[in-house]
Amino acid sequence: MLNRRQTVKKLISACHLTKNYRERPIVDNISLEIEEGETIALIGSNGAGKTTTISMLLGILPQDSGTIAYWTTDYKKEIGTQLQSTPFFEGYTVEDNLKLFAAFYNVDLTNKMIDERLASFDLLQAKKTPAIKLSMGQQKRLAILVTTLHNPRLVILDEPSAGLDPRGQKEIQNMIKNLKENGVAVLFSSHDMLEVTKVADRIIIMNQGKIIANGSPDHLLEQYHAQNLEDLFFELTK
Ligand SMILES: Nc1ncnc2c1ncn2[C@@H]1O[C@H](COP(=O)(O)OP(=O)(O)OP(=O)(O)O)[C@@H](O)[C@H]1O
Repeated sequence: MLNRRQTVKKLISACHLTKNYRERPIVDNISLEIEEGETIALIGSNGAGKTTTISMLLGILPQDSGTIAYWTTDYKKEIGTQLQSTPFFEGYTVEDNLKLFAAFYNVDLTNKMIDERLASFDLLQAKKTPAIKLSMGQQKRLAILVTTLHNPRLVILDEPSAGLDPRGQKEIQNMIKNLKENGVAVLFSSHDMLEVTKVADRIIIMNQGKIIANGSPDHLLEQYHAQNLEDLFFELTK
């Protein structure tokens, strides 16, 4: 996907981001970078500030202070995103949704391309099914499929595998790996340490609005002399 585009190294550079609700710091002076092609897991307990951070990076929520620099001016259209719930329109089939998002992204999709895309996300058999009738796993896959139709350079996913059974989780992990193989950078939030270990090149741990660790799994385990990520997470967030 990248060969069509100009090569850049840094996609997002966020500096000293802060968000307060009623004077309570929800995101507290965090800085992070997203580089081309890397898969980053954003982890933290409930309420740590992950969704708020993601929302600011996506430009959905304005930060109270700090700056975010993007590799492109049209980042809202260029970043693929799947938030915790993707609204599919009542009565629209899977195929309709693909066409709708393709129109939004200004992407031409032939019928053959639609079938190929659906098949690669294991959704071809559900082509004529209303999207809101799909299983949760299928809906998550469709949500990621529609957000990658325009071959984005960066995809941001908020808890993509939450609530899925082991097979559904594995399918999401494979999708993330597949994006990586195609040179797409991915930032995803997760509560599942095994998932994080399997797919992330880099882990950012948030706690009470702050980034308390940031590095590759191996580097973090070595730095903190931890046996595994779960132990490390509990140790750092206790
Ligand atoms: N609009 C809002 N007004 C007030 N407080 C808010 C608002 N949005 C979020 N918060 C609070 O900010 C904190 C961080 O929320 P956020 O959703 O970013 O956490 P999270 O790490 O994504 O949690 P989870 O893992 O449960 O999704 C929580 O305490 C939440 O209640």
